[in-house]
Amino acid sequence: MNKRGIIVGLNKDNQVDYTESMVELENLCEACDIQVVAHMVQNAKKINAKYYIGSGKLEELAYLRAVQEIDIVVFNNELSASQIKNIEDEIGCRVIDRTVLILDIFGERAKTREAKLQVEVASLEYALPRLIGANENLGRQGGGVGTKNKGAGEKKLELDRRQVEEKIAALNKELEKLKGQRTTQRNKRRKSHLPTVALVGYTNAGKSTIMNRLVSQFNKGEEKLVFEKNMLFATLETSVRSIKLPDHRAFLLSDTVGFVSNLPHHLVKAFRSTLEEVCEADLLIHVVDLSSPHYKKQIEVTNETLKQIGAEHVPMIYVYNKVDLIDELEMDSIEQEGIKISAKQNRGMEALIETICEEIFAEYIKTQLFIPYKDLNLISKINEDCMVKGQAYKEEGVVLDIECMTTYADKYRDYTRV
Ligand SMILES: Nc1nc2c(ncn2[C@@H]2O[C@H](COP(=O)(O)OP(=O)(O)OP(=O)(O)O)[C@@H](O)[C@H]2O)c(=O)[nH]1
Ligand SMILES: [Mg+2]
Repeated sequence: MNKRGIIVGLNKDNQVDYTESMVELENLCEACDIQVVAHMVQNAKKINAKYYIGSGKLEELAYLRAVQEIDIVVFNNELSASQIKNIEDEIGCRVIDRTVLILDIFGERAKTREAKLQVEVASLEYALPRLIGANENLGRQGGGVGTKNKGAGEKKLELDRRQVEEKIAALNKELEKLKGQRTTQRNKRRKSHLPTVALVGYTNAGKSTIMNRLVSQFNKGEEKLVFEKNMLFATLETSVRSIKLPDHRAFLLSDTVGFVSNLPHHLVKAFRSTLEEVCEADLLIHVVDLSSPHYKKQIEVTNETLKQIGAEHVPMIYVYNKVDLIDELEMDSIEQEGIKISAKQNRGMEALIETICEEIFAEYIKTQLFIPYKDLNLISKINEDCMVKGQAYKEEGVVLDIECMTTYADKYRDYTRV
């Protein structure tokens, strides 16, 4: 059954895009089965240390809660443990913040062991400073005297805190192991010398849909589609598929977790290893939902998050998706340069593939090698380094038509056929 909720935000210093972040909070609530029945925003210059919002607003909130039969109140801003407790005491229902909501969604969606561990670490790290906050409260309640003799509550929470820290350390250790396996897989892929392309962008922009279109078109043999759905954070783990073009060139395409504004930094940190694929890609395809009224802000948030994970150096192309939802007049007014597509209607995908190829195969050259039979053992190495497009057996050796990076062409220069 859906819970009924109120969303509350404090717009400090009149941020112009604040309404939009409230709409997004509502979507996040929906993803957690919370039906939002009222919004409340306070414009303020200062944060109230005890209740986050001012006491007048708090009274209003308590009133709304009672008449609307609210189960939960969700704050758009991150709250401290004591603020949560103070507000709950005043209004008499559960209070959570945006971070908890996002952690909940990630927790529910995580499928692989690695994703589950990453979310757990992020949740525990979110909880840790809040335990200390609660500690102060309970310490006082438990009648703790001075600094030497701790109250019972305080002692217990200190123990809890240590347990949480130990748990985080253990989970991180397990994650390190999984990361090792991932690195091995990645090294194996790198050895294939295929360029790698990663889809990045705001959540729900259509990354997985694009991946599926390309996989269906170019990877018929071992078609493996990924999960695409109209919900926030449909994708939580990176999937890699190979895309084989009709002219035998090939590349690896990865689909990644989407971003959102104010993504909790613990979560970004926890997902850093999953996102390493992004940092090591040869090209990023930044997918933008052009039909969103907030697409410009979403581009900013994505670029900011890419910077946080250290991927700002990777070449990037912009792809504007969902043009089917935009009418022509509106389209004319959009000045954005870049490829415009509709993944859903399979429109513009050719242009996309062409641009990808121009970018990633720019340094590729076509050449012909002649390998005398005495050096035949070289062929397997050449197959690893280059794309062999054709071979012909002659009297004294094999002629290979190859395509490869200039560095590899140099490596086999002595065999180049002139
Ligand atoms: N109208 C329209 N809808 C689209 C288009 N491309 C994708 N969608 C829809 O947008 C929703 C989200 O698509 P996904 O591919 O799951 O988005 P994503 O970027 O992978 O999202 P996350 O995994 O949550 O980051 C789905 O309901 C898609 O059907 C498009 O070109 N036009
Ligand atoms: Mg996805």
